[in-house]
Amino acid sequence: TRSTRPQRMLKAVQKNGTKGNPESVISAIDYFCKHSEWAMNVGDEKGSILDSVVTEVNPSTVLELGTYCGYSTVRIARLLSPGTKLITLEFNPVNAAVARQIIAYAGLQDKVILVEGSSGDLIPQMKERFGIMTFDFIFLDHWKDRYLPDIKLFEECGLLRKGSVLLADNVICPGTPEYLEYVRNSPRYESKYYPAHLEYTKVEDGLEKSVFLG
Ligand SMILES: O=C(NCCCCCn1ccnc1)c1cc(-c2ccc(F)cc2)cc(O)c1O
Ligand SMILES: [Mg+2]
Repeated sequence: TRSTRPQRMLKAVQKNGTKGNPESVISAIDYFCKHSEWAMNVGDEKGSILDSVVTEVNPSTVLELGTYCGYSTVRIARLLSPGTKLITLEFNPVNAAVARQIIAYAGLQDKVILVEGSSGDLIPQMKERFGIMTFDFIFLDHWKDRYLPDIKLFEECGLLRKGSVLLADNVICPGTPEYLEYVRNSPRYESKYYPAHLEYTKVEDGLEKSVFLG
């Protein structure tokens, strides 16, 4: 059957990237998306904001919801302190297989635990399966209608501590109105909006950073 866009993206990374060089993998994906086929990676503009938040938080425990091709996984993992691993959840097995290869091509496979399944099922298993107490940093980039139920799940499962940082992609486009309303009006979060654009376009989008206050 015809290849998928993520599979064509992987080919572009293998052709234009340098094995073991995360920066070259990021550049190869951005080039592919700008000159060949648009794809829903967080992209370079929002990716730079992601980089600055990860660097500021310098997290020891990290969760990403929505691996897709592993672009933001590579962006985050390349900034983590030695010995720190990030857990990333992907629902689509075909995309997960591509992401594993892109993460490995970047040389970051030892810093990433990719788990296939739905966030609703996996979040309650975090403590028992991965020995997580709480997450320092969470990047939300999966189904937009799952952001709100999943943040409530984090609270219910005791996976947040005073100072935990949640960074959400696409809060304008495609949009996550119920999530935004929740984090901006809840006394338990301090929220801040980072304006940007939908990856590789001029369409308005942005990231919402929410700090759990305990
Ligand atoms: O839907 C998105 N992501 C979730 C993909 C499925 C996640 C599966 N999964 C993983 C774990 N649990 C569930 C998304 C969409 C767009 C977009 C914007 C404009 C447009 F015209 C078309 C698309 C831009 C993004 O930046 C996105 O992130
Ligand atoms: Mg996104």
